[in-house]
Amino acid sequence: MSNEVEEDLLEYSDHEQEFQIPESKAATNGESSATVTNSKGEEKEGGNNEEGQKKGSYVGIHSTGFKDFLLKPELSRAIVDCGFEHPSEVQQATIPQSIHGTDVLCQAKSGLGKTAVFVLSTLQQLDPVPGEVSVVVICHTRELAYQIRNEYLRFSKYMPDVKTAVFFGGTSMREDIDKLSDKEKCPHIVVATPGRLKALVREKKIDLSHVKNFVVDECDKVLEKPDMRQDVQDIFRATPRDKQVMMFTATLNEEMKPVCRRFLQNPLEIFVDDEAKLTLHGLQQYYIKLEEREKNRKLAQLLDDLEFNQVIIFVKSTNRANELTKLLNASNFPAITVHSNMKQEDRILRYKAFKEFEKRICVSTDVFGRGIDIERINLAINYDLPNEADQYLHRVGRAGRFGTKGLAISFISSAEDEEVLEKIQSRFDVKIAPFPEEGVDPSTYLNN
Ligand SMILES: Nc1ncnc2c1ncn2[C@@H]1O[C@H](COP(=O)(O)OP(=O)(O)OP(=O)(O)O)[C@@H](O)[C@H]1O
Repeated sequence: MSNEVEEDLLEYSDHEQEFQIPESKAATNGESSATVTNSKGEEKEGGNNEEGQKKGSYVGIHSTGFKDFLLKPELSRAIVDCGFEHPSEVQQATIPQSIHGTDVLCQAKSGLGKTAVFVLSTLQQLDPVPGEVSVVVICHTRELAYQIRNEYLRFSKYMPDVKTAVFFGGTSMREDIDKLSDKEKCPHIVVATPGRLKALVREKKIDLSHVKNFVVDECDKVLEKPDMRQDVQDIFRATPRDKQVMMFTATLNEEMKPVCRRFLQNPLEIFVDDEAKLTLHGLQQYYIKLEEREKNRKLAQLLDDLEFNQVIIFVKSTNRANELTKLLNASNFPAITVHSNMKQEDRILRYKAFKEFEKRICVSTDVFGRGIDIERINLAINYDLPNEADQYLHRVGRAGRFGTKGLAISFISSAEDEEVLEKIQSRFDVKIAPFPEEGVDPSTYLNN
């Protein structure tokens, strides 16, 4: 794990029968074939749909539609407004059971709509009672919490009685407490990072005794480190025994599965049965071998040559993020940076500025390495390669969301980088080729 992630985590103090979604069907939409099990051992219809080139253009002859989920009319209207036409495979495989309160442990590859699974499922089940928190969603970074809360706002737009709130460190706890103690303002849905929520529980400022749904997004990351896991356990203990628990991630190794299962009862489990299938097929991946001192010049050249909508450039420390951003701005590449070593208001403002396309270049640490969904990013550059293969997968998954095309380029400048590159290629069965001297045809990585 990089120092940067470490830093962000510290900020929080700072049975089943299996069946395969048929390969032939899964392969047509660029999604992975997944193993789906449920507690009753029932076979489920896997669902299939075909991927078009554009986001939201899932169409399949036999595909399930959102209408088949029989959602509340106000939710169905919001889905149409969001431009969702067809549920992705993970949504088809999960929503029919998750809306009925089944526990879920779900691994599915990046950018294919895991968020909507729990947002829709919890909103479908929600019967808002004034002054009662009903849904708790936990994730590992503040920007992701903010983003998830916005997804709740989008999907609850025709549910005027539903109140949502986001709580995370670096902001005034007083404001959170005021909100929670006022029956008129008290949220039914709370999205939070573990440190702040744990503090609110410890101080008895939040009553979680009415919680009916408990969600952990990026569950492997949230439960990986003992201190954050402890926070989650403490929060969990403040909720009733009888509730739905759902967990989501793109990467879930064998060690983390039992850790997650400790929170779950007879869950529907959806796993990508082979890590090779986590590869994003719309994403072209290359590496460039170079000396450390050559990175800036090469980066400038790429930014000049490539046609991108938005680019995210990953570095390994906050200092490097600041320095690189300064350098880019001085070289006429207007860029912003987001990392954990800045004021919280700035973090969210910059996240918003980038999301709203005010800037096209963002330099970040692993704070943006997971979960962050910015539609126009079609280029991800690892200026510094992460030191873990999983993290590579999450980072490059920021480009090529929901089956769109994208390009990922990684700088390799040390023997350690070469080892990580090797691991990524063998684990995820992806061929990362040397970046061609003649460059890459933009039509192969630009979406229409
Ligand atoms: N059925 C759908 N139709 C069209 N767009 C969708 C649909 N489902 C989700 N999306 C969009 O796809 C994008 C990616 O979704 P989301 O962020 O939930 O992915 P994810 O699986 O959580 O990815 P990650 O593992 O990287 O966090 C979002 O912009 C979301 O609005």
